[in-house]
Amino acid sequence: MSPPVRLTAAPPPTARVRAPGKVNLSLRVGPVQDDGYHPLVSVFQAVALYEEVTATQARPGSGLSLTVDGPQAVLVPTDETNLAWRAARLLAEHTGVEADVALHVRKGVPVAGGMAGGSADAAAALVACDALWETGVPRSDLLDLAARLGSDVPFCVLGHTAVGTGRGHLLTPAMTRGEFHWVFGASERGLSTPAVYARFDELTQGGAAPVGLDDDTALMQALRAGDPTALGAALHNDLQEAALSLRPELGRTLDIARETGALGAIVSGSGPTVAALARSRQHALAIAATWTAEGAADAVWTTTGPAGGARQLT
Ligand SMILES: C[C@@](CO)(OP(=O)(O)O)[C@H](O)COP(=O)(O)OP(=O)(O)OC[C@H]1O[C@@H](n2ccc(N)nc2=O)[C@H](O)[C@@H]1O
Ligand SMILES: Nc1ncnc2c1ncn2[C@@H]1O[C@H](COP(=O)(O)OP(=O)(O)O)[C@@H](O)[C@H]1O
Repeated sequence: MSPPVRLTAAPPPTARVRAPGKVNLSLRVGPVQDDGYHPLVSVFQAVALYEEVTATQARPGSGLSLTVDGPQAVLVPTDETNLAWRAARLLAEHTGVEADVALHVRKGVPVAGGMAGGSADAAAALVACDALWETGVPRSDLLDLAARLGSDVPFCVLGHTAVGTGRGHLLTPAMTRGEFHWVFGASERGLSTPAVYARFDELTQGGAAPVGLDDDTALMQALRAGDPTALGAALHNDLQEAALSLRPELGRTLDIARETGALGAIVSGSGPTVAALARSRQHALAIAATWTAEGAADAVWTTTGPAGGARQLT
């Protein structure tokens, strides 16, 4: 007699995807347009701090659900306003698939920190659901859907280093050599991106100079040469003054980084995370230790860039 066969249900199909956070090596902001957006020229670099989204097939008719974990999970909505949820919904509408899926988001990027953590979740959710549902959406369509979710989302799909124009969503990959060492100092309290743009409008009285690609020639050359000293000198952020006027204490975080020999220090995007470029991994650890000792940031990360874009892990 053959032994009894134990039947166990196969686990539901899943797809796990990670997508990177970013720092704007250069962020040049033009005057606000009628649609409320600002024309940008920005050089984005993806860094090796990742968001991870797991999409698990749910029972037919059960719809979408979402959970979040990570140190700042309480700050993140778990309803239809979450960018990962919106991404899954948009892909389902685009492909005609029923969105019966459980999403789990593991946060590794500061929330509301100017590092595109929510955008990375949207990018990862698009790629994860496309894999789970086997919808095979072409890359260019995926980037169009990404742009509908937020200006930074296409870059989180693409990763590496790229120049963004338009709202920041039209991307051209940039040539870089080597690896750059970064330190990020995050705040417990985030800054709202629209509030920082609004303060920029106040400070410039709506009359910011038009932006062009020529202003970043030295920065692009530094990236091509893999020259961190030249890159540090070329870092630029037009939103920095606005972020500093909303959070003056960030000035001290920038000063401490410079006093500790950072090759450059800027507010990351709309802030309030501060990014410092270090000479080496050891130097990055020294800046991180100084920020921690001085209480200049609530949480500190050392990492490297450029990092790859949204990628399926399992
Ligand atoms: C400032 C930047 C720099 O990369 O990112 P963060 O530093 O916040 O991550 C981006 O421009 C943020 O991109 P993202 O967070 O995707 O913005 P969106 O969802 O598209 O827009 C949110 C709001 O930001 C403002 N906005 C965004 C992009 C843009 N080119 N002009 C704008 O004025 C608008 O007020 C808009 O309503
Ligand atoms: N998946 C998500 N992760 C984080 N924040 C999200 C997410 N979806 C929506 N949000 C909302 O977007 C805001 C900004 O998100 P985030 O992308 O972390 O910051 P930033 O735009 O500064 O890079 C948060 O305060 C939160 O309310």
